Amino acid sequence: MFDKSKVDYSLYLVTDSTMLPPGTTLVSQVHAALQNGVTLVQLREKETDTKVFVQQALQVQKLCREFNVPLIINDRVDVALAIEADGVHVGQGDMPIPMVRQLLGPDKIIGWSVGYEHEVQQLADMGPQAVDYVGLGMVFPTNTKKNPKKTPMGPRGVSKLLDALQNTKATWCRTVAIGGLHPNNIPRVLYQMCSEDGKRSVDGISVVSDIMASPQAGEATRRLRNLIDAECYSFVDGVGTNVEACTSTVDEACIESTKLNSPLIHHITNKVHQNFGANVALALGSSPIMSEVEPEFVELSQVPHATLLLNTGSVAPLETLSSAVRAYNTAQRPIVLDPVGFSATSTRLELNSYLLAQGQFACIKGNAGEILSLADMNLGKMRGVDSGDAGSDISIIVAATRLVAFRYRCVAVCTGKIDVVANGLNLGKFKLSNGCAMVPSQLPAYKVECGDIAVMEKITASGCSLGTTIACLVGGITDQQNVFSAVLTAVRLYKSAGYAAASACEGSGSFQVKLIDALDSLLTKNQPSLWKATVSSI
Ligand SMILES: Nc1ncnc2c1ncn2[C@@H]1O[C@H](COP(=O)(O)OP(=O)(O)OP(=O)(O)O)[C@@H](O)[C@H]1O
Ligand SMILES: Cc1ncsc1CCO
Ligand SMILES: [Mg+2]
Repeated sequence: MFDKSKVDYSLYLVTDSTMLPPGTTLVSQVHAALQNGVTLVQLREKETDTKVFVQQALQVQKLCREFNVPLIINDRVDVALAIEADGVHVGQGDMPIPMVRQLLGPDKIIGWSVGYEHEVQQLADMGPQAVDYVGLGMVFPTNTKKNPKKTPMGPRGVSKLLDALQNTKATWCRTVAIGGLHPNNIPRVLYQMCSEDGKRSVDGISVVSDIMASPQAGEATRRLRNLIDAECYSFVDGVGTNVEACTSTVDEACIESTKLNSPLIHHITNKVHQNFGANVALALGSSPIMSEVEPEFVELSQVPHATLLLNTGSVAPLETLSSAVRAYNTAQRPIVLDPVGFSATSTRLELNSYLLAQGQFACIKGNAGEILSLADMNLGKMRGVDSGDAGSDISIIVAATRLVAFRYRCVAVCTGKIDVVANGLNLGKFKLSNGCAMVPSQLPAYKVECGDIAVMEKITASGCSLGTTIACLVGGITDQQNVFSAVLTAVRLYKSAGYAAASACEGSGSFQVKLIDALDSLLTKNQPSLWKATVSSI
């Protein structure tokens, strides 16, 4: 009998015989998985007759015992009792938990599929004797469910359920994330999923097809095992553990790297911004390319120092945006996201939320309205793409920026008279179970300011071009430099250029021209110690 408090949930295999590749069997696949690091097995065979199911269960049980791995039976409490399995997993539509517990007794493992906060509340109300672990999902769409009743929740949805578990004090309950998890998204979701008090992350991940449908189930399992054990998602240069924390706010080295490496800045941006953004990139020694041509995204992302500026201002087709995100994440090149008018309309809210679930962004930049919306802190609805929140209290803005940095594990930038920059990257590190060793309110954050430059609000796409500027600096750095430092340098450079341009212009028309001149000249001279905008830690 297992001590169920010591079960390792880190890599949980759920079976499905309908997807076995030729030459393999249920038992051979489970065997390969056990040999290569699966820590828990669930027999889930929806199509199989009871007689065969029991036979299979006994065979799999024999194997699991050899490897000292618990066996969980899906749905069929009777089968679990008959073969003395280690536990049962039930869904919301299956037998009620109190009955399952009564039948199985106190020592067996009971798992429950949970997709909503009110289900977490029910779990908490039933107390520690009821459910031992929950499957949280589904995270992404999957073809292992015939009629999925739930819509994919993305990593953010899982984080909300982890919050609910913390808020209801269901500390005994272990968690695994499930649904559409594959090597191409597992490091990312493990990095992104955490409760907002910083104390709880998932105890493991659950996979079906990645092992069951693989002709090389052993290798597939080992790959998954290695990704989980790495405890790090180095998704772009300047994030991995060989990077030093940002200590200086005057970073000549970042500027030098941009000049030297001349990054390709792939813009997918709104029509208002295209020409302006291209000229800003050129002024900053970088090469702009405006492309919404999906077939070339992979090729572009593989150019050394390629960087994507994704600005959702003119709402390009969703498939175009997500294939760009996929390409740059796969190539481990940075993406700067500008979620223009994040929640101004339900269309924009849906599109931006969908994109946020699809990938990892190095930096998310928005005006106060956008950042407050992303943090679920905006009191009114956004009106259009303008901030609409200029009067907001700076302490609220700072809290919101930190929250966005934390939730999306990125550098978050909130623009306005004072710009706020917060660092949620944490060197790409993640850990199972005990959270992420940071809390939103303590993330490193800085204010960048240079007095009131009112004319900056009088040209369109000035925020969008800050996005370009950030992309140029983040794109220029090497894997020894720091993404946060690059973003902070970009924000300071842009604000300082704004100040210089405002002093030299005759109105908002010439301001735009002078702004490009100033960016060019500040970059060329590279003397950040003389820049007018100040940076102060918050
Ligand atoms: N009053 C101000 N004083 C100084 N700088 C400002 C002021 N208002 C805006 N800025 C600067 O102007 C740029 C754009 O900021 P804003 O918050 O207006 O972005 P935005 O609404 O996203 O812009 P857009 O959507 O037009 O591109 C930022 O670099 C910000 O620092
Ligand atoms: C005016 C406008 N409309 C959509 S995007 C954009 C540029 C400023 O964000
Ligand atoms: Mg904007």
